[in-house]
Amino acid sequence: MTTHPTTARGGRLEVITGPMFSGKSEELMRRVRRAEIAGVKVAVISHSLDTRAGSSSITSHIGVRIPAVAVGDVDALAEVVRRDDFALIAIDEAQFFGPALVPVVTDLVAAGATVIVEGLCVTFDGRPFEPLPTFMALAEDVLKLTAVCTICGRDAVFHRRLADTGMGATEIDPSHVGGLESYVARCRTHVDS
Ligand SMILES: Nc1ncnc2c1ncn2[C@@H]1O[C@H](COP(=O)(O)OP(=O)(O)O)[C@@H](O)[C@H]1O
Ligand SMILES: Cc1cn([C@H]2C[C@H](O)[C@@H](COP(=O)(O)O)O2)c(=O)[nH]c1=O
Ligand SMILES: [Zn+2]
Repeated sequence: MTTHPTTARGGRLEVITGPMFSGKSEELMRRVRRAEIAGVKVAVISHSLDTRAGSSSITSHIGVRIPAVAVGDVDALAEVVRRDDFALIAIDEAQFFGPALVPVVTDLVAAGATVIVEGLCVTFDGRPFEPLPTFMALAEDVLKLTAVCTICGRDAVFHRRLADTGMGATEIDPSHVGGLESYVARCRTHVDS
């Protein structure tokens, strides 16, 4: 029997995903805190495109924050995690790294690390947002969260951008970075409202 390379040495891939405001960052922070209490060596990585929290932390929409190392691309991410023997690598806003993040993460998992990938699985025009759908297929554990539709209160699996940036939703651009001032959570019925 052939052993698959990504599971051969006991690593683990966990995904936390959903739309904006669904509690992805809160859940990532909860898992990081628990690991740190357990004495696990943790690397928390954010993307430097998201400057909302400043460059050295990740922040939830209600302002809870934990320290993080901000990097601009997957090469810089790989460089940071090579610096030490991290048992847990937590990656915030994974959608900003694009599909190039997939081989980097699968290599880390193959080498024995637990990697938590947290990010959006859907764009503001309602399409799959890579690389999260790929990670969802490859993971040992997937937590798909929902937000609350601010029109009707039902589960929101989508979000709507309030102003048009003139760019496609899958484009990674600073003009798309934002929070409650730029996006609203929407259920299936109200996704266009
Ligand atoms: N429409 C909404 N639905 C759910 N939570 C919301 C909404 N708007 C604001 N929040 C707040 O956002 C918090 C989640 O923030 P956060 O973990 O940063 O979400 P995410 O990382 O998924 O965008 C919730 O606990 C809640 O206090
Ligand atoms: C829908 C959508 C969002 N973004 C940006 C907006 C925010 O800066 C982040 C998501 O942050 P959160 O912690 O998940 O709330 O991503 C984007 O670039 N493109 C989109 O389609
Ligand atoms: Zn609704």
